[in-house]
Amino acid sequence: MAQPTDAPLLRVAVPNKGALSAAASEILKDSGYRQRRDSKELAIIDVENGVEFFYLRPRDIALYVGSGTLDVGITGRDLLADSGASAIEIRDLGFGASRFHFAGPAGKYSSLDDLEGKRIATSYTGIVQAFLDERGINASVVRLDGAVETSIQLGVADVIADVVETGSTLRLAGLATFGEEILRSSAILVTREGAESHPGFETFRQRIEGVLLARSYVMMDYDIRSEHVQDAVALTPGIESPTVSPLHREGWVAVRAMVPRNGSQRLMDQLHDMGARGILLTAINACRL
Ligand SMILES: Nc1ncnc2c1ncn2[C@@H]1O[C@H](COP(=O)(O)OP(=O)(O)OP(=O)(O)O)[C@@H](O)[C@H]1O
Ligand SMILES: O=P(O)(O)OC[C@H]1O[C@H](OP(=O)(O)OP(=O)(O)O)[C@H](O)[C@@H]1O
Ligand SMILES: [Mg+2]
Repeated sequence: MAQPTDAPLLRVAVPNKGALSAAASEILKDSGYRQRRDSKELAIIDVENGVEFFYLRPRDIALYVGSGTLDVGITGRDLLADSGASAIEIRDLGFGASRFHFAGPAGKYSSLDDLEGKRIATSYTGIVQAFLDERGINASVVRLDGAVETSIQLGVADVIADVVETGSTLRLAGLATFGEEILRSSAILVTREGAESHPGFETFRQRIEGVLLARSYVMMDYDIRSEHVQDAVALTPGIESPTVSPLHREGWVAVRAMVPRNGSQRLMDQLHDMGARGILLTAINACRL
């Protein structure tokens, strides 16, 4: 639904830097929204699409959205949990995956029971304190802004609690995780109760949805003899139903269907074995189903 020009702008929060920033801007760009040209720009208006973008620290985004100052935002699930804000997760965005773990000098600690009485350094005090309270563990939390891995060596903490992606920062600092994973995070779309009533909300949500769907599918085209088409379309049923068109060559048809990106190469092998030829896979940039 196109935006009437006098409708209020949908106010969207986007990470201005850090691990989520580039991928967040990319998804918005693929969704047809104007993006800032200069990383110093803190807000831009996309008049044509009825959206105003605010570039903010990802840690603050859940607070802005939860308080109703902004309508929608992109942040991390761990940052939402840490903030205690009342923003609601509406969609996993499929990037920025990380795990949240306790860690200490390699080999020194083995279970979360070892946390009793320790000093824990973290930038995520909300998550850590809630975890300790829930388990009835007595430990003190030392809040640091970043580079928490160094705090043990510097003697301000015994253990840390931090985001782990590849694990190389921990390894380089001589640390290792212990106990079970506390949280699994990735980038998410957040909103607040009532934001759905904004006239631009549904269009925004559908555009993001369309890009994510397009990323998980590819378009497959192939030619096959008519007698094999039933078996072939059983492998490539598409979303509604595959398009089957006659070919100029007698007894052959062309088939076109969206197929999941995962496993699409194996599907090509199977179709080729079945007699399909001219099998093409093409990327889909965006879609609305
Ligand atoms: N390798 C990573 N390092 C840090 N955060 C990551 C990583 N991979 C994914 N993330 C996610 O990114 C979000 C943190 O973003 P960001 O790195 O911008 O925050 P920050 O560490 O507070 O900022 P900065 O490091 O720029 O000062 C969290 O949701 C976190 O789970
Ligand atoms: O498991 P890895 O792939 O090594 O990634 C995890 C590291 O990356 C982040 O630090 P960041 O670079 O954001 O610096 P910061 O600690 O100052 O936030 C995070 O705090 C870990 O230190
Ligand atoms: Mg960081």
